Amino acid sequence: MRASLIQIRVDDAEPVAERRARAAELIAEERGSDLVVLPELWPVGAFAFDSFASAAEELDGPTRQAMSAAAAEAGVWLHAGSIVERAAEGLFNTSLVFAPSGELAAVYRKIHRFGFDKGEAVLMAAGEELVTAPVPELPLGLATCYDLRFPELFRGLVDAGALAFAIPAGWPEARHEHWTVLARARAVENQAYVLACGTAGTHARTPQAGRSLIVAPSGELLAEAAGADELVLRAELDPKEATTLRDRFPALKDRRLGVAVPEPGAIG
Ligand SMILES: O=C(O)CCC(=O)C(=O)O
Repeated sequence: MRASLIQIRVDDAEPVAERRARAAELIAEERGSDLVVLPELWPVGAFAFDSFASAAEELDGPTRQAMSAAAAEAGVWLHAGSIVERAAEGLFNTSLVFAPSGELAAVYRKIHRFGFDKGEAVLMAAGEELVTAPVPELPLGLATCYDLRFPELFRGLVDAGALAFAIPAGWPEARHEHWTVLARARAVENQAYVLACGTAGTHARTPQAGRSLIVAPSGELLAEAAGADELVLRAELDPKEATTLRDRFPALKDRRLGVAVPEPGAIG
């Protein structure tokens, strides 16, 4: 099974409609791949806070239409990264996954919003549900960028059956070492594939880390982008590898979920 991560360039000069058309062309070039992944908020840019409201789309908006058609034309499972979704409850950072028929197969609203008291954290509402996408033989757990810092989310996805995680991101260059270490840690501790797709270029004065990576359930780095240029990262995945490893080295079975947690201040 082949996976392709499209580390697309996002800059302030390119109109969204042109980037959407370019993304569709890049997806078409991945015909023959089984699973294609795009980064977080690539239509507008993950740090383009001033444009979130104007770029927001209904779930059924132009990005969904274009990505549904692109998935069907290329005949691939497509994790189309995320969009700024306009919903009745507010704006969400919403990921869309399409089946090779073009049908929308999963929708995930980012649970952990980044920015503390600024940016996404104040402009967007938080998702409340863990989501997996039914990629045949490789159930895909969904997480977005800052979610990577919250290992309990990934454990929840493992409990829901995930054998791989797709993590679209707009991770800044300033913290690229965290991105790489955390992505590999999520693979090792959960014995799952990690498909971590970063953004290329600079937008909203925020240089991006790029550095997309594909990690095997063992933690082995299968492919890694050297920097933040636009590129496509590809690797062959074996859908049985996660379950085989979990049988051979069953650390997940040694979880001790019932251990008592001391009251704050009880230690020391
Ligand atoms: O956690 C980080 O350092 C970056 C997260 C981020 O940029 C995001 O979630 O958009």
